[in-house]
Amino acid sequence: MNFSKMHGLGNDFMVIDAITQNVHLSPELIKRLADRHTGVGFDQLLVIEPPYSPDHDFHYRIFNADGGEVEQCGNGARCFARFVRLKGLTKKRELKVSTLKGTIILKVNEDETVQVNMGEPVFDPQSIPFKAIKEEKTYIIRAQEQTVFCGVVSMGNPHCVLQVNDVLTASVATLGPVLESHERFPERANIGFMQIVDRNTIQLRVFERGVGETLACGTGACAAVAIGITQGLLDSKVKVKLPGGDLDICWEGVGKPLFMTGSATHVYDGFVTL
Ligand SMILES: N[C@H](CCC[C@H](N)C(=O)O)C(=O)O
Repeated sequence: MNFSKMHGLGNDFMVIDAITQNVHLSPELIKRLADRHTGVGFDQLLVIEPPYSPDHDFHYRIFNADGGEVEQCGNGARCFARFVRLKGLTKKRELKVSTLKGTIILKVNEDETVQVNMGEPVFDPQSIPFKAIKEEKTYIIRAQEQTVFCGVVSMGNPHCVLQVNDVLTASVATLGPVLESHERFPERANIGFMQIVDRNTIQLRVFERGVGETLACGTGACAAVAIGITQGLLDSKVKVKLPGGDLDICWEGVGKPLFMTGSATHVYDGFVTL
């Protein structure tokens, strides 16, 4: 099976064209392929399919390294957009794409950066899902004998974002996994550690559901900005500085879509015998 290796700011993907190839991958096989020593190695696997409805250009599926299928992937969306053009599956620069949970609109700019309309952030606890009596700007979660103050939002996938004084000393490796599988997140969650630099700049590290800490998380950047704006800490245009690089996020507030713009890099093409 042919594939491409790509990354968005170091968040890396195995990308498979399931339009011209017959692709059937079990969770066990995905986990094997994700292994960085005995497999291809990736944070997520992206599978490109024909559209599920005539008013879309493609459908794209996202699988975490642990083999689980998920609803959305921001860095993956930008890599998807460049992949379908590089492989001649389309010549369009504007693409309407469905994923497991929703539709995103992508625009490939002249400089090959990609702008993604990620839709509207969802704060209703039930839709995230997150166990809470009512919607709050800030929640209190008891974890690891600690009291954690955080925001919770869905970008199609669930995110919990804590504010920290210094991302470099944040307890990503210890608090990340505890919150990722906390009982208040029935489908687990991605955990963001956000340092506010100013009203238009944050630093961010993300412990991703099903993967662990990644060099960048696109939906995590979107979630952190949406929560920061809701909590009155950020303006509508924010540069998110992740370990792997920067993303530009813009959100005008409730009722409006959130936009993410950033790079997507093709590394190599490969062939794997299953
Ligand atoms: N780990 C995420 C999926 C990938 C998100 C991330 N790689 C991105 O760029 O948005 C989840 O389980 O919801």
